[in-house]
Amino acid sequence: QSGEVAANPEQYDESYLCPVQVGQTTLNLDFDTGSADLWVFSTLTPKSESTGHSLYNPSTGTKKSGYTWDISYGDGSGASGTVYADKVVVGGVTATSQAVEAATSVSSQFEQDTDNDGLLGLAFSSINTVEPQAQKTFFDSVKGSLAKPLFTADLKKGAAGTYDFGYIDSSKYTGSISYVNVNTANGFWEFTASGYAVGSGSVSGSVGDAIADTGTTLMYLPTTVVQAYYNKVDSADYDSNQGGYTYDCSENLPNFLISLGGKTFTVSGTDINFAPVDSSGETCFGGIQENTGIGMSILGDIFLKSVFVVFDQTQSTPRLGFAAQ
Ligand SMILES: O=C(Nc1ccc(Cl)cn1)C(=O)N1CCCC1
Repeated sequence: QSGEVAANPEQYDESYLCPVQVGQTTLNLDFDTGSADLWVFSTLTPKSESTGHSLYNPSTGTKKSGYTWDISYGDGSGASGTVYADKVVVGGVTATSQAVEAATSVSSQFEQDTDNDGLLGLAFSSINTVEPQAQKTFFDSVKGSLAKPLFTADLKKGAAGTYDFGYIDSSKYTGSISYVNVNTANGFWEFTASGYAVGSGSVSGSVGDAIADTGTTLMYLPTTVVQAYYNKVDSADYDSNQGGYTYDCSENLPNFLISLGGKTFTVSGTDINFAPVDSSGETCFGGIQENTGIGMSILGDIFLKSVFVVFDQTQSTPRLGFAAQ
């Protein structure tokens, strides 16, 4: 089988939500290549936390007795609950008995984002949080039945993009796809990014160890790289109150160039201009921030909306393919 599903942006492209049939209900889920749990708001979620969300009703599923899950994300958000087996359909691709993690508790960030009805993890199943036994991701559940064991992400700035499962649609990119091998030891789509440049010109230095993470909004890079970037933005400053680099919204940001698999990709300055820090619209928060304390760089949506990405398990070593959109 193969299929395509829309990835609809929230305000400021904070995250992208995709319609997924879970049991007999369609929910809008955040596809996250940085985690491996498929969890949903449910009729088991306290009403005080689930108002405004679409809810999965576990009555259509088979309860996995004694199984629980509990996940925390890099931004401090999280959720926990119990586990069911049920039908999940993404763009026509069907997992007949997918582990569906029903939330019995969610953090305030999820409670408040009423567009988001849960997450569909697309990292490696080794980091699934279900106890006493880790469960398969949706991709792992259907991988063997896909025309090709791969999926692609084509996210866009302020417009609906797509995730495709089982095939590469050559109309969605230009030029050739350049591939890098993935190290799955940490359960992420993790690879080594090469040189970079600010504005234009030839790349140099090394961004280093990085993950491709559709669930993270921004780009988190080494301090040296981030300082080199904002040195080119006159009004930029590290604002500890905001927790990152801010600048005058009126300023034009430079492009950021990064070399992956021998090919240089350009993230336009307009894409790096993330969002105003408040309603006055005077000061803006940058889409490139420091990876301090994370242990690796994260190429999140700010980067991913500039490229077409293949998450490829056609070979013994998984690989990532990047092409210009
Ligand atoms: O929080 C996340 N990533 C993240 C955020 C900040 C930093 Cl420093 C690092 N990573 C993330 O992947 N999600 C998924 C769903 C809600 C949030």
